[in-house]
Amino acid sequence: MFDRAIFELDGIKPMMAVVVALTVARALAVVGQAVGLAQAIVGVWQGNALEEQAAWIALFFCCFVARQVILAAQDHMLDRYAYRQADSLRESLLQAVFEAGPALVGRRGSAAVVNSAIEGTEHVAAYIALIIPKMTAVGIVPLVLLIAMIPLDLVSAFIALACFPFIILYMIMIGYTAKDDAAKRHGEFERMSNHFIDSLRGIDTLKAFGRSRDHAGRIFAVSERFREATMKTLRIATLSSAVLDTFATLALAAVAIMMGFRLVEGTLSFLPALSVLIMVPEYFRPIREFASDYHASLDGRTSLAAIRETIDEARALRPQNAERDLALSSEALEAPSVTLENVSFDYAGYTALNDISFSVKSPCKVGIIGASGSGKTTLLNLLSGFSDPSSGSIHIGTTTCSTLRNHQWHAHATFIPQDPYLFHASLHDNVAFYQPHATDKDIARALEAVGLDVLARELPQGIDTPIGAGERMLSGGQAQRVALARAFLDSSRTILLFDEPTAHLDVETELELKESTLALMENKLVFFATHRLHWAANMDYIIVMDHGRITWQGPSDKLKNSDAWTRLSAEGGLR
Ligand SMILES: Nc1ncnc2c1ncn2[C@@H]1O[C@H](COP(=O)(O)OP(=O)(O)OP(=O)(O)O)[C@@H](O)[C@H]1O
Repeated sequence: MFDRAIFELDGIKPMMAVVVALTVARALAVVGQAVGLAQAIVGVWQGNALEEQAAWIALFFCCFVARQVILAAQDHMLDRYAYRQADSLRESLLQAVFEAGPALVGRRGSAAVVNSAIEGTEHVAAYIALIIPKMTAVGIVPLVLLIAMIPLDLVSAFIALACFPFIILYMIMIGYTAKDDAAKRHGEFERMSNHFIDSLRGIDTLKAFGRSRDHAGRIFAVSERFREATMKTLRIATLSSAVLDTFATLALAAVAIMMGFRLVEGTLSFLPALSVLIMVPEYFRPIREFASDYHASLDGRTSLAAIRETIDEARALRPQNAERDLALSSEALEAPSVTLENVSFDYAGYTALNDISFSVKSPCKVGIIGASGSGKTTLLNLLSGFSDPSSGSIHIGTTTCSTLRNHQWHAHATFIPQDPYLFHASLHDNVAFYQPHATDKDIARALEAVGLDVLARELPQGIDTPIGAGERMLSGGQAQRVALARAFLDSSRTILLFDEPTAHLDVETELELKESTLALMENKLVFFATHRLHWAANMDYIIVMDHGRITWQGPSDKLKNSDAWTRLSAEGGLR
């Protein structure tokens, strides 16, 4: 029922100490309130003047005000603490995700990661702000009230004490059931979010093939599962609150009946009886509040667990610091030589790269060609440092490493994917994204080099026109030119990695882009994955891949006389 993860938060110990002190003060205020009120009522009932009860009435009001002030101060302090913790959790999550790279996002689904970073951290903040005071109140308020009740009426104190373990036991049982249900509900929510994002991404395909109606049915089924899981959690929440309310009412009734008998018998006087009667509902109040808020806070609890799990998973995917910070000499990065020795890569049991070995030295344009599924992207992911080889070693100059997930390597490499991402920003900012200090002149030169200067002039606000999702959309070829312009702008990067940059483009656009792309490649170490064979003639070295293996490699001018070429031609080229 109590979440250990809460006790692992930064600065939780001093915070808990303050909350404990405030809760004790609040519980004492409740005692003062009960005693003040009981004394005043009994005094008036015994026929004394109301003015004579002024001190007790003042005690009651002072305790009442003190209780509200303490509560407000505690809520304010906890809100600030909770939001600070949520911010730092979001920061750790994003840092871990960015360090782990696309592999992690691929595993968990982009919607699930986005949900965790935005909504999940909000839930965690609400959870921290709610659960810490409620948990502390359950531990402290009943204890203080019990101690106050003992000298007033031992029988009532005993009844209250006897009920408490049953309530706690019941809460534990509910806690276990609710926790499993909440985890299931969270899983359904992640599935629904990923499904929804997938549907949005694939909306063109769904429409084109007339499948959007069927797919809407599938979205409905996924949403239904989420709705059912939510209803189940709500059912348990309502039921458990009702049972606890009944329990507390029965306990109060038991105390009142026992008091009634003793008042009639004259073995108990009115003042302690009334004081205790006022205290008993307050005795059960923390546990009832905890029970009713517990379910509301479960989203935060599961989000906290999910975020922690994502961070741990990201850290496990990340290479050791020693590898990330492994110093690569500037000479090795200015004109890098790259050697892969018996490198293999497995995707959860499926070997996508098998015993890959080659050696190339800058400047060199290396064409990686092969049919779809032959392992080109997987090899480029290793060379980009997005993922780590399962076995084998990599040599950069004289340095040997087991992965290229290395700060210096990333600072010298540019990756141009099939589908470059356009940020929701102006054309200017999109081009300058990795070089925010680039001058307007440099940007204009980069745009001209990739043939985007005409578009920049035609756009309504010129280079400052917002582009990307929800704004002026660019064609696939124009988006690819933006990616090339980014690379042109940062000429200090000596390693270029292209993953089929023209795969989605028609032949005319590809030929238009070819000139700019080749100009960008001059004097660099280039890895260019493609299944379009005409690029082979522009490369210096060719690696032919088939089913995760290198079936041929050598200078490009030897390709046409090789068995690989005969095979490729016999297959009618690459698909
Ligand atoms: N995340 C993954 N999990 C499991 N298998 C994968 C994963 N990604 C790729 N594969 C498999 O690994 C093999 C190599 O895939 P890869 O994407 O590297 O091929 P490719 O040559 O780049 O193909 P294409 O030209 O179609 O992009 C394929 O059989 C593919 O199904």
